[in-house]
Amino acid sequence: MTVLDEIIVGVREDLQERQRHVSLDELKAKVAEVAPARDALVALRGASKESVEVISEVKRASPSKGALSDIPEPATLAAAYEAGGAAAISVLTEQRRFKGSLDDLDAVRAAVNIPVLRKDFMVDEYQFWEARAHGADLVLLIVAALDDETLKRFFDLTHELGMNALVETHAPEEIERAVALGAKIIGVNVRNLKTLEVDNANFARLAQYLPQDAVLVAESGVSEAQDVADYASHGAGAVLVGEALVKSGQPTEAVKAFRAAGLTARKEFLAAS
Ligand SMILES: O=C(O)c1ccccc1NCC(=O)[C@H](O)[C@H](O)COP(=O)(O)O
Repeated sequence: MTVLDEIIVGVREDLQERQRHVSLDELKAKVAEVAPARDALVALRGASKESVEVISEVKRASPSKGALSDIPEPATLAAAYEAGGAAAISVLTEQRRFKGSLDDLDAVRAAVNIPVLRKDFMVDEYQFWEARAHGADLVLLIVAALDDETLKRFFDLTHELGMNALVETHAPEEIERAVALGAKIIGVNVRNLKTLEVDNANFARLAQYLPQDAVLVAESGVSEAQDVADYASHGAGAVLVGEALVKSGQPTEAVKAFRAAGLTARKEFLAAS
């Protein structure tokens, strides 16, 4: 079993527990009452073509690194990210390995005005209703975890609920599947979720397969500003950053620095393409 498979086993067990407490009908009633989703596609495209947007993550722990940061007030952290110019906030809601929760999602949703990503391992339609009921604007679809029929069904449901999907890939054939789906926000996670190996050069290797009309998100592996510049020089229009931000101690300044770091490289990339 891969790490991803193991995580999903736990996700399904936790999901069954929540389903025992909150019915799908209850979630649907809640969805009817929440404010419409914010447009994450517009937010991630940024005010200018030349910007490199930052999706800033609330990440307490991870399977690869264990505990990262306590984050007693996810709302405060998210507000600090927004003050630094984050385009969106990613909230890990998986409990066992990442120590996240839907309470974190609620707290962040209430604290910021920018789009919020529910970052989880989406394997059941219930989770999409749950995401929207808790105010998410964007959800993660991991291509490696879903067959084509399920991927399409989840992608369509995401849009029916007014949300956008960050469609995550890690290999050429997964990018092909994301493109066939019509994904407008395509992530390349440089972390292999089956082995946990992180190799930032994966983004450059996969860049040739990525469509230029989508928002291209480089996920994971940013530890310093130069990493953002490197991703931008290969076409990334956005980066998703977790560990480096939660451990920075200065989240507002760190987001500002990462945003600034990509500008020149992005400009040069656009001029050359
Ligand atoms: O972070 C992990 O160890 C991990 C392991 C297995 C599945 C997913 C995992 N992380 C999810 C992410 O994609 C990252 O949280 C996100 O891209 C930010 O990564 P980083 O900036 O390297 O913390």
